Amino acid sequence: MMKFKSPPVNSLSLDFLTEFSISLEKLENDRACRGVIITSAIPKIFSSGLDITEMCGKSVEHYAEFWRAVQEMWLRLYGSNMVTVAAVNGASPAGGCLIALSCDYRIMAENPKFSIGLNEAQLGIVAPFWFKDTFVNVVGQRIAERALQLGSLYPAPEALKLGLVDELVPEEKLLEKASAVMAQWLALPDHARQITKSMMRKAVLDRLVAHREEDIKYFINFISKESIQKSLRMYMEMLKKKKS
Ligand SMILES: CC/C=C\C/C=C\C/C=C\C/C=C/C(=O)SCCNC(=O)CCNC(=O)[C@H](O)C(C)(C)COP(=O)(O)OP(=O)(O)OC[C@H]1O[C@@H](n2cnc3c(N)ncnc32)[C@H](O)[C@@H]1OP(=O)(O)O
Repeated sequence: MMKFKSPPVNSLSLDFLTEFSISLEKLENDRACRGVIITSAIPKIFSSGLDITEMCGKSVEHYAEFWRAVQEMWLRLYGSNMVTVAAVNGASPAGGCLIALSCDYRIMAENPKFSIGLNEAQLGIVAPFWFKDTFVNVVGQRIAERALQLGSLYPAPEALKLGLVDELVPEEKLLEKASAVMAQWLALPDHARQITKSMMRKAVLDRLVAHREEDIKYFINFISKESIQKSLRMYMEMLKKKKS
């Protein structure tokens, strides 16, 4: 089991992403480890998504390093040979949602206050093509078109209806259920499941691998625009104001 613990809200900073990727690599190379449950140690928060401060007012070199780390995390998780189960025990916007979507199975706590989705459009930014591809592979084109254009965050019951998560359980039963699902998936021979998983995900993974440097350049160009920087600053201010 991997438990995110980066207070206050498990934002995906460069350090967090690097550590996450290294942990995944270690587990992947450990023949005794066939599956991983991903959850959070922080109450009410699975992950608040990419750390916005990493995308504000930084150098081009920093943006490149950060984006490479985001790509690396996704390539490792979405391309993992292990069984991956997300036990979503709190809010899961944007990059947090991407992590859940990249797993093989998503179980969410049945709390309508917890929401999940790719809300990038609400921040004035655009979900990259591989976030979009991952989303489409889970919910289909029509739901993804609407959800991404509106930047919708769905409360747990709605997320279940759309197929964004596979099931809801009472929060106290989340890990028990995730373990049961893991046991069910691990009961199959690894090679058949792994080859099938790879077949289903290969095209989407290959697309980023083939365009990785281009994607970094695109990100830098996009995020460096003054209009985008302004949107992100305003969003951060809004988050801070919400408190007072
Ligand atoms: C064509 C396209 C080409 C290229 C692509 C280009 C661009 C696309 C790039 C990136 C895609 C982006 C992906 C993302 O993941 S962006 C992040 C989106 N995340 C959010 O919108 C979530 C924001 N946060 C919240 O809604 C709430 O914080 C949350 C519900 C998670 C928790 O609420 P709670 O009330 O418990 O805590 P808060 O008081 O709101 O937050 C505490 C503290 O943490 C700070 N915070 C929150 N989220 C973030 C974050 N994502 N990054 C950095 N910091 C964050 C918040 O400001 C508070 O700080 P402080 O006031 O200092 O205590």
